[in-house]
Amino acid sequence: MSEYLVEMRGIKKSFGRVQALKGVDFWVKRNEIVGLLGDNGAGKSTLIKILVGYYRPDEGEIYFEGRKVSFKSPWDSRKLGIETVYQDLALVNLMPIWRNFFLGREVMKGPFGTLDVKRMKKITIEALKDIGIFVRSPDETVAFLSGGERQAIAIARAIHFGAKLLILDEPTAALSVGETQRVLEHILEAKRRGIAVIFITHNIYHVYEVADRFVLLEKGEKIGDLEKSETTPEKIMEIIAASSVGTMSR
Ligand SMILES: Nc1ncnc2c1ncn2[C@@H]1O[C@H](COP(=O)(O)OP(=O)(O)OP(=O)(O)O)[C@@H](O)[C@H]1O
Repeated sequence: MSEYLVEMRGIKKSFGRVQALKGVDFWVKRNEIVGLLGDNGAGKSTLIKILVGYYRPDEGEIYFEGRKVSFKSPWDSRKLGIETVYQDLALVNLMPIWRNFFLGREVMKGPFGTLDVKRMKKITIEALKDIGIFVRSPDETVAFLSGGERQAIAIARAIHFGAKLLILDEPTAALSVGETQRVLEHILEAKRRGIAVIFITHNIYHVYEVADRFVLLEKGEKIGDLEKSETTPEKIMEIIAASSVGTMSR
């Protein structure tokens, strides 16, 4: 079995005259938490969108569990166990928690295939409780939850449905200190359950607590790939600042 869950080799992508990625090698080992860092426009989102099949690379290859893949849409990557939680789009605001939990994976019952609402509510509550999240009711509308609670539900959903790789896009942006800590705990819980994580962020201090390795992008190029044991948040900030104007959060 390959030690790599994901391997992206020589990835290039341009939008018109903008070279968003200039030949990037990026990999995630099984059960590893990788912090993906870089200033605005560094190419982080483009790299992830290529990985999940939202964009096709102009050049380069992608391997998942040692096999070459060519995802045609995010649905293809999701089927193999790649779950992405976008900062704002993780959940549908006007729907209750249980609907969000099962979105696109609804449980049906009976000969006419009606929604098994009771069962889905029960599973939702149990799956959340299982990773230490207590919600007042599965009927609660997501719009009334805090940012941290939404991230937590999205992470619990990925764990419950057996994701192998969880991609979190700025999961701690705009969260209070306490909420950030709770979300970091959930990320570690995902790792304890064997899931690998890509944590995209501008904030080195948030990701530093939980990540095993840090990949630094700048202007479409990889400018650093560092194990936690060989670096510090300050060193990472220095590398990024040295190659850009440096607007990373401190
Ligand atoms: N759909 C697109 N059309 C045109 N240009 C794009 C598109 N997507 C990204 N780009 C450009 O590609 C470059 C990399 O952008 P990308 O969004 O990947 O960076 P990022 O590191 O995710 O930045 P941020 O932290 O601001 O999200 C930027 O110059 C951006 O303007």
